[in-house]
Amino acid sequence: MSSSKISKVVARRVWDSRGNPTVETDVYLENGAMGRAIAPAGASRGTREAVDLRDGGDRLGGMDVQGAVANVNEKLAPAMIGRDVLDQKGIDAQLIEIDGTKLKSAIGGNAMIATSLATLHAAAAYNEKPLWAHVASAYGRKPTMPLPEIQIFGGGAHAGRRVDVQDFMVMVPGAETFDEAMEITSNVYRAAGKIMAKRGHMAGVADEGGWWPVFSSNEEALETLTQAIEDAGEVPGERVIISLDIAASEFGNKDGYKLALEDRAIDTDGMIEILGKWIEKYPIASIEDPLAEDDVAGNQAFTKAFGDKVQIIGDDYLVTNAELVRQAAKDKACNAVLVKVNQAGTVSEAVETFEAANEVGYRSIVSARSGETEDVSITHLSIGLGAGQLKVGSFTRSERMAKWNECIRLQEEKEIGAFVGGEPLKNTWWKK
Ligand SMILES: C=C(OP(=O)(O)O)C(=O)O
Ligand SMILES: [Mg+2]
Repeated sequence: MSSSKISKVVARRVWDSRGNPTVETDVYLENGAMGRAIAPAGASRGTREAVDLRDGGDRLGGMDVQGAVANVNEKLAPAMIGRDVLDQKGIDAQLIEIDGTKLKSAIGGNAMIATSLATLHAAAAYNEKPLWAHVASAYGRKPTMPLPEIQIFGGGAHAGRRVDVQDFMVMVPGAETFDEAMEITSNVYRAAGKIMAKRGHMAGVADEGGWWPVFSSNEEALETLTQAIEDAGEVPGERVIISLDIAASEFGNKDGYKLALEDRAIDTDGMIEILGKWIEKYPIASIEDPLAEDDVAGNQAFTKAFGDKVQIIGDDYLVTNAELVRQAAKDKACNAVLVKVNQAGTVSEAVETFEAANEVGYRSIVSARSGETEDVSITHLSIGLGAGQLKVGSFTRSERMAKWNECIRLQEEKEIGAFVGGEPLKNTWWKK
C-alpha cells in the first residue's frame, strides 16, 4: 500500500481579494499526492476568533505574513513530516499544541488554517476522492447541495461604513434547484444594479461583490432590495427572501449602538425595536449578529422575540467555537451558527462546532470571509458536511464566483443529495 505519510510541507505568501498578503500551504505525501489551501481573512472580526499573524511594520501596512509563512515552514512542517495525513484530528491537535495560545496568535490563525485545510486536501488526494466526498466519509455525513446566501448590497466594514448594516443578501428557498437559486439571485443582483445606475448611484461593488451602498439610511437599502426582487419578476417573500448580516459588534456593544448614517445612538432595546420593525415590514427570514458579541442579554431577548420567526445566526457572537455554541443553546441565544474555518483555526475545530450545532439543534451556515481567494475548500465543506447553507458573497468578484461555480459543477454528482432550498428555513415564517 502506498504511504499516507506526510513527506513535505511548504508555505508561501500569496495575495487575497483585498490586495493583502495571505498564507498558502502545500502538504505533500510520500506517495506523491498533494493538497493545497489558502487562508481567507476577515474584516469584521469577532474578538474571540483565531487571530492572524501579521508583520511588516510600515511595509504593506503591517499586513505582511512572512512570520506566519516562516512558522509553517520552520515550526509546523518538521512536526508534520512522517505523520499519517489521514489523522486530521491528531495533526490539528498537534498544531494547536505547538501554537499553545488561546487565539492561535503565536503561530498565527492564517498559518494554522492554511496548513490544516491543506492537510484535508492531501488526505482527499490520498483517497483519490474529491474533497467533498472525503469530508462526507471522514465525518460520516450525507453530502447535500446548500442553499446559497448571496449579497446584493455590501455595507459596514466591507464598504467604508457607508451604511451600518454589513450584508443585504437574498436567499431563494423557493427554488427547485441550486441552479435556479443562482439564476433568480443573479436576476435580483442585476435588477439592483439597474436601480442604482438609474439613480446615478452606481459606484462599483463592496468587498464581497454586492453593489456599493449609496443610501441615506439602512432602511433605504432594504426598500431598494425589495424593489430589486420585484423588478426581477419575483414576489418578495414567495420564492425569494431577504437575509441580513447586521454585524452589530462593528457599531455597538451592550452599552449602546451608534447608527452612524442616521446619526442616532440607541440602546439594546432600541436595536431590537428597529430590527423588529424591519422584520414586520420586509420579507426577512434570516438575521446574523443582530446584537453585539458582548450583548448576551440582547441576543437572548432578540431570540426570544423572533427566534420562531427568523433564523438568527451567531457569527462574531459564536466565532465557530463549539463551547460558545453549547453556551448559546443554554442561554437560548441564536438558533444558527456561521461556520468560518479560519475563525476556529483548524478544520477539526470547525467541524466540532458544526457537530455541536447539530447536537443542540442549531442550523449551520458555512461561510467565506470578506478577504478571499480562488480557494474553493468551503464549497466542498458545505456540501460534504451537508451543512444546508453557504454564504460566500456575490457576482462581479471571481473569488466568490469560483465557489459558486464549483457548486454548479458539483450538483451534477449523483452521490450529492439534491438541493432542498426550503429545508434550512423550514422553522422560520417562510415555511412553518
Ligand atoms: C463574512 C463576513 O465578514 P468578515 O469576513 O469581514 O468577518 C461576516 O461578517 O459574515
Ligand atoms: Mg457576519
